[in-house]
Amino acid sequence: MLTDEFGREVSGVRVSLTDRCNFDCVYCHNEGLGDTRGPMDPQDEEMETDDVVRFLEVAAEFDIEAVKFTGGEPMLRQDLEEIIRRTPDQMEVSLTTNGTFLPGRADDLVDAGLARVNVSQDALDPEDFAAVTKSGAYDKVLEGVDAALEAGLDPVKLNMVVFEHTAGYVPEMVDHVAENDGLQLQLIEYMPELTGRPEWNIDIERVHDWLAEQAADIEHREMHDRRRYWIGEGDSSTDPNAGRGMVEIVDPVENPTFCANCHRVRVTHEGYLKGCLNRNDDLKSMGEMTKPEIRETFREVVESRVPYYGEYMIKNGDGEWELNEKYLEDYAQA
Ligand SMILES: Nc1nc2c(ncn2[C@@H]2O[C@H](COP(=O)(O)OP(=O)(O)OP(=O)(O)O)[C@@H](O)[C@H]2O)c(=O)[nH]1
Ligand SMILES: C[S@@+](CC[C@H](N)C(=O)[O-])C[C@H]1O[C@@H](n2cnc3c(N)ncnc32)[C@H](O)[C@@H]1O
Ligand code: SF4
Ligand code: SF4
Repeated sequence: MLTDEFGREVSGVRVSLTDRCNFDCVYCHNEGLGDTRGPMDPQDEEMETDDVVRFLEVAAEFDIEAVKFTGGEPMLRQDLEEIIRRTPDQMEVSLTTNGTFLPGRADDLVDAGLARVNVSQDALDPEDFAAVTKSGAYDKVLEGVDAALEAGLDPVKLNMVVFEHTAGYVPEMVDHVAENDGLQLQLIEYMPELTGRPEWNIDIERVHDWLAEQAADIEHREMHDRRRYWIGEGDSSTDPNAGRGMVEIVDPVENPTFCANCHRVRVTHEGYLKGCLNRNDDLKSMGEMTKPEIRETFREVVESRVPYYGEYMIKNGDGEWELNEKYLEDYAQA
């Protein structure tokens, strides 16, 4: 396994398969790539099936244990099942999706080797949902979650971005996962860097405090040092998690040990390797590369990885994030 200069082993890859999407969420960072709006048909610049598989085969040589497929909306790719089927067996395959295309495809994805799915759901009311996603597909998303559960993808994690518009829905979402077996909740701190609306920020520490008051158990996950709160005492002697809800907080901005525990390299839909979600100055194209060339480029990207919050960006005297002078030159080159 490769390790970067900050001692972070790279154990996972996160592959964006497209930047197209059928939603237009008001907060969308599109994995660091900007706007998802535009044509919905497959685009020439997207990696082809073979390109994705070639990269994964190289990643496997570096003992990568897990791959996450994301986007844009990764289920707009009709070859997703094939990509998953051809992913090296050693990798756990997971998917992050808006859920609308899971009905009718969840079983095939599981047959192909999908192990886990996260479905974005920011609200429990169709109108609130539409206000955030600019989509009327609320019922389809619920159907998608059910389809995933029926296909055996239990637990399904619901992803909710916590920002000004949604902060008020957190308690009902927590109740929702506590009351429905098979669901977990992931509360994602809103990241304004890539969307440019800092005024939508909320203080994620208040959410931590509120959850800590009612949690029966609190765990720390190795990846990103994320905290997990178990809500409810559970009501079954056979399954300790029955009747309990798990809520995980993804808080890259405010958790000082989040980036220090980041173990993933990213790939954009155009086939660029990328060491950090928030940086675009370390992109390296895999273009038409052969496997040995991809191997070398992968090493270079790992070498240039820097924890973003706390190292690449540091807080100034006013408590605001600013670029660490050490890295100014990198930005100048971008
Ligand atoms: N800044 C930052 N944000 C991340 C990172 N990983 C996940 N996130 C945020 O969390 C969102 C949802 O992540 P998911 O795609 O569901 O994956 P995940 O929760 O990281 O992975 P699993 O818990 O293993 O399923 C991302 O789109 C980001 O907004 C990361 O490495 N850095
Ligand atoms: C970019 S989407 C791609 C996958 C899929 N389209 C979906 O929505 O699940 C991946 C995740 O990023 C989260 N996300 C998007 N913009 C964000 C932002 N500005 N801050 C934090 N999370 C964000 C979304 O909620 C979603 O869970
Ligand atoms: S569904 Fe995902 S990719 Fe599409 S706009 Fe929403 S967050 Fe972005
Ligand atoms: S270094 Fe931090 S911001 Fe960058 S991808 Fe890793 S956890 Fe995210």
